[in-house]
Amino acid sequence: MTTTLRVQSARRPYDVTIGPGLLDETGPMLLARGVDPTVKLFLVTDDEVARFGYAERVMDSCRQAGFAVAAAVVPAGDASKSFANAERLYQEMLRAGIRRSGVLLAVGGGMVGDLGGFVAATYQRGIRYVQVPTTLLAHDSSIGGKVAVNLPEAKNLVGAFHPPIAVIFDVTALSSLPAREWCGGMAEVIKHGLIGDPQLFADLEAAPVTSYPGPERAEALIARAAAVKVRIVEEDEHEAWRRMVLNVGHTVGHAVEQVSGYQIHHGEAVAIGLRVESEIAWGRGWLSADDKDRLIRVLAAHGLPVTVPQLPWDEVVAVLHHDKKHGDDHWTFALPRAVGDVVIVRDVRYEELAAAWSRSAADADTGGGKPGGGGAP
Ligand SMILES: NC(=O)c1ccc[n+]([C@@H]2O[C@H](COP(=O)([O-])OP(=O)(O)OC[C@H]3O[C@@H](n4cnc5c(N)ncnc54)[C@H](O)[C@@H]3O)[C@@H](O)[C@H]2O)c1
Ligand SMILES: O=C(O)C(=O)C[C@@H](O)[C@H](O)[C@H](O)COP(=O)(O)O
Ligand SMILES: [Zn+2]
Repeated sequence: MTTTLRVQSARRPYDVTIGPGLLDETGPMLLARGVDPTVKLFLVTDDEVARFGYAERVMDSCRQAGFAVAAAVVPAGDASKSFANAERLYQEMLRAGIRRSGVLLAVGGGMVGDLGGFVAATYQRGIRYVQVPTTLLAHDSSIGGKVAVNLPEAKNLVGAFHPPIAVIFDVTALSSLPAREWCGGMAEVIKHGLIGDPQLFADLEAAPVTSYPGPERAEALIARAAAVKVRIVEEDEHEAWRRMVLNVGHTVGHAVEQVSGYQIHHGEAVAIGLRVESEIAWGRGWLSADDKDRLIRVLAAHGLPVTVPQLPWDEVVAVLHHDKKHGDDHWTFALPRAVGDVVIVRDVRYEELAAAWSRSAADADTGGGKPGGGGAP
């Protein structure tokens, strides 16, 4: 069985196809989307994904469908989402004879998708690309067209909105994901439940999914979480306002990820960010203690961290100032008001953030369950 979600993008609509065995169907799927077999393809992957043979299978399928395919491999890990790698890929594409008509295939997790998408958005002022996600987390990153590289100062600071022409998600590739990466992906699944699918959230509370559950259940889970993302991207593709809700957990999360030197992975950092940001919302009297505890419990039940790590607070705050939602004179955050209700606010004060961080420490005194407890770092 496969599930198809259509995304109504301003540039052109595209399909997200989720199902088993799709790596071996990539070539015919490109032909079905009208990609002419005379155009050259350029596949980008990382060395860990390559080890499992997923890129080979995509290339074989494309060659059998009549395409010429060149490929490049970058080292696994978020440090590869860099200008240095983008420049290397541009040069390899040029050597491989990729023209404006060419199509890039990003085969991997969110790192490969963001880097490959950024290269596609900028090479010769933009070429088409296809997302072929191989991590659970990439149900999020492969949809919506946000592509970026990191700067040494902060994550995702240089990028574009460049929608793919297709997302081809072979759920069987997830069978080789390490437990840590599966659970990291669950942070974004839980986030999507929190934002727009309270029943998904409740189902995860009742029966946590802590490892690959087999192709049918993986497909159903991804389809539900991805449906929330698609809905919001369609409402506000270029993040004028509403799309910022997808950033819940990320304002703090990105800073944690960056200051940890990427030792804390994206999904784990988002879980920590969700904890701290839910403390801000609770401190305002918006999020009930019950909903805050539900969020903390469901994250923890998926093996995710829910307390802040020992990181230099000054560095965390410095990185928070680079957040793209941050205005000149205010902090902008997406905050949960309830399960199924996330809002964007422009007026978070430093003191609120500091208090929420303190309340998220492993040994925190949470103020006896009353908003406003806990001291500043
Ligand atoms: N563009 C967006 O909207 C968006 C959304 C969410 C996250 N992101 C970005 O995505 C990145 C995180 O994505 P990620 O968690 O997928 O990380 P990742 O791409 O670094 O993958 C995590 C690890 O899993 C390995 N891996 C990938 N597929 C595998 C498989 N099938 N079997 C075994 N190992 C496999 C990778 O080699 C890597 O070591 C971050 O850079 C984040 O900023 C972007
Ligand atoms: O698609 C979005 O919009 C998101 O915010 C999804 C996030 O999960 C993702 O990590 C995204 O890359 C964050 O974007 P940024 O604009 O904060 O860099
Ligand atoms: Zn994210």
